[in-house]
Amino acid sequence: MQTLSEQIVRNVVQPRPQVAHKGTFGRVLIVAGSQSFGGAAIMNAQAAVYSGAGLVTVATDPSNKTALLARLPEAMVVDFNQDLTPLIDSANVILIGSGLGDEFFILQKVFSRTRADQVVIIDGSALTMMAHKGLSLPAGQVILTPHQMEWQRLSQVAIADQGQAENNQQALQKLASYHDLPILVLKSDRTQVYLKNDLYQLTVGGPYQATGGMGDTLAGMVAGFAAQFQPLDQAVLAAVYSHSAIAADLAKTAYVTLPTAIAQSLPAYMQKMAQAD
Ligand SMILES: NC(=O)C1=CN([C@@H]2O[C@H](COP(=O)(O)OP(=O)(O)OC[C@H]3O[C@@H](n4cnc5c(N)ncnc54)[C@H](O)[C@@H]3O)[C@@H](O)[C@H]2O)[C@@H](O)CC1
Ligand SMILES: Nc1ncnc2c1ncn2[C@@H]1O[C@H](COP(=O)(O)OP(=O)(O)O)[C@@H](O)[C@H]1O
Ligand SMILES: [Mg+2]
Repeated sequence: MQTLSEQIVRNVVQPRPQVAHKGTFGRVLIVAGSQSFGGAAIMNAQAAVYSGAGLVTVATDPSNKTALLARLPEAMVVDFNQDLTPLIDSANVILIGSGLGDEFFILQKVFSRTRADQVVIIDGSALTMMAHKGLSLPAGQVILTPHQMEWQRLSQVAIADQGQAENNQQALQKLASYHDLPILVLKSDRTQVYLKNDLYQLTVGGPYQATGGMGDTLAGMVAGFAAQFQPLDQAVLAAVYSHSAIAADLAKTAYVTLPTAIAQSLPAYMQKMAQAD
């Protein structure tokens, strides 16, 4: 097992090329936010936009539209009940599930349309619905971002047994069956990232992060990093490290680190990392 350090972010986040436009930095489609969980969609989208994704579209419950646009005019917003096919087809990265509640029909529709060349990040309610309904993984380069309870539901590895990496690796292989092995970001007070041949441990971060929306923000960051940086596994590691490193920095003067404050710190943090050797 390897420990994540700042070096991963310095390697991944580079100064932007002069010859670039918004299309250079990826199209992200976020499918999130039922009527009760509009904040999850907002936090996903803010983190994706503030980490530099070129174009971000949010498909959400229509009741969330005004709030989302008031907070984040950079994002485009559509009703998640409409036909999402054209948006799915043109996206490089699809993030689905944060605060999606029990919108199983929408989850199924999106899963049936994704392609092998797209990055598909699956978070929150999507993981819980997959577990409850026995829905298998979609096509794509899949990234799962469960917390321990979501992983227990999906993998049937009890939280008490998740400390043994082999248990999680075996469950991941079983889930993948005919698909490529997904990347697993198993979130806890000591988050681990499972890659095909490597296992990384996060040792920054702390209980100041234990607040609703913290994972929604991480999922948005993973989407933003995946849209811009390659290879994908390095981009995911850099997003996971940055999320908790920013929180640790804010926690020097804050008892609790708000997810939206982490997102707000992203542009300055990424600039610092891009300028570092
Ligand atoms: N403002 C919003 O709109 C928010 C929306 N949220 C969404 O609400 C949906 C439900 O998610 P929840 O995670 O709240 O509910 P879940 O029922 O999926 O999981 C929470 C339960 O898991 C337990 N648990 C055990 N180990 C844990 C760990 N390491 N980390 C977190 N929980 C652990 C908790 O104690 C709690 O009982 C998700 O789709 C999520 O994205 C949440 O992010 C909260 C904020
Ligand atoms: N005690 C802690 N120490 C370090 N990180 C924590 C701690 N508690 C929560 N976190 C981090 O906060 C995030 C919580 O994610 P999640 O439970 O999905 O939040 P939500 O769904 O409310 O947005 C994860 O990245 C997790 O690692
Ligand atoms: Mg969550």
